[in-house]
Amino acid sequence: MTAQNIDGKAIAQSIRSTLKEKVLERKTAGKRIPGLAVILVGADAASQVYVGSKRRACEEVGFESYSYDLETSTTEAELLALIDQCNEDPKIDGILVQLPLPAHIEDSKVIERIRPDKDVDGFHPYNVGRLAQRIPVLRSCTPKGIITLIKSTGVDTYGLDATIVGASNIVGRPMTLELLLAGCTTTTCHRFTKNLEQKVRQADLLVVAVGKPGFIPGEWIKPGAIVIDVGINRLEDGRLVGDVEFDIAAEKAAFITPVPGGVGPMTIASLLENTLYAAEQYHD
Ligand SMILES: Nc1nc(=O)c2c([nH]1)NC[C@@H]1CN(c3ccc(C(=O)N[C@@H](CCC(=O)O)C(=O)O)cc3)C=[N+]21
Repeated sequence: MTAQNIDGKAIAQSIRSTLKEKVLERKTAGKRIPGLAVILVGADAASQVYVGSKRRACEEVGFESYSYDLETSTTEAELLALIDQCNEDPKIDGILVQLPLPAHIEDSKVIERIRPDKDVDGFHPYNVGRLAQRIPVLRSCTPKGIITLIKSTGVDTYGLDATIVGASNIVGRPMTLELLLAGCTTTTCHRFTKNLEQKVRQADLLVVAVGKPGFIPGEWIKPGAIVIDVGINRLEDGRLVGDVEFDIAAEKAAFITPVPGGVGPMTIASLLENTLYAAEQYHD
């Protein structure tokens, strides 16, 4: 068996086209253009690249993007003051603070300062709590994008055994909540997990978000599984690879996401979807 690639790049592109039309419809109806504030603190090279992609995607669909580039030395109080300002600005529907933040700023303090109705990353405890209680509103972007990718395969998720490797606040945990909502029986693995191999081998649906190149041997993939690789690792030769040993995994799986061109572009597409959702549900 050889897996079908799940083309995140193409699916993300089609989401952006749909959003672009919706923005035009809003204009025709005399409605406001959705606005996204993108806040970057410091000069981390990878963050600058990601933030650049987000701002470009915003412009492509016709949203207004508001850029704030702050010095690494910005104090937590200054950042919180900017968030307060964005919270009150009626032109801004969504606020994204790029993570990771410099060490002297506490992530949770910043995330909790963003008004839940503008939390387009879906990281605020209110939004995570709503997802946990099966009444999701703004959903975390990467897990939301992954659900879109899984839906695109046409496979029914109800009753699948899903294994999630990685338990971070931004991917693994909300991914587990999304898959529970999608009717899967979920196993969430992390650094203290015993017998990871067995938990991966049993997975009809595997999501890996660890950040280590080739962390999951292809040999472990259950024949016919759906494999979602969230890892983006740059090797010394400049190549980008995921957390799953792709070539061997692709021989066993039914569906697999490539890196690049899989989950990454979907994260940005979901962010844009969330921004329109915030405008329509909360701010129109
Ligand atoms: N508040 C916040 N929200 C985020 O959503 C957030 C964040 N902070 N911090 C960093 C991570 C990372 N992230 C990615 C987005 C797009 C690609 C993406 O489009 N990747 C392409 C290209 C990869 C490349 O060339 O580097 C691909 O996988 O095909 C990857 C990673 C969003 N993040």
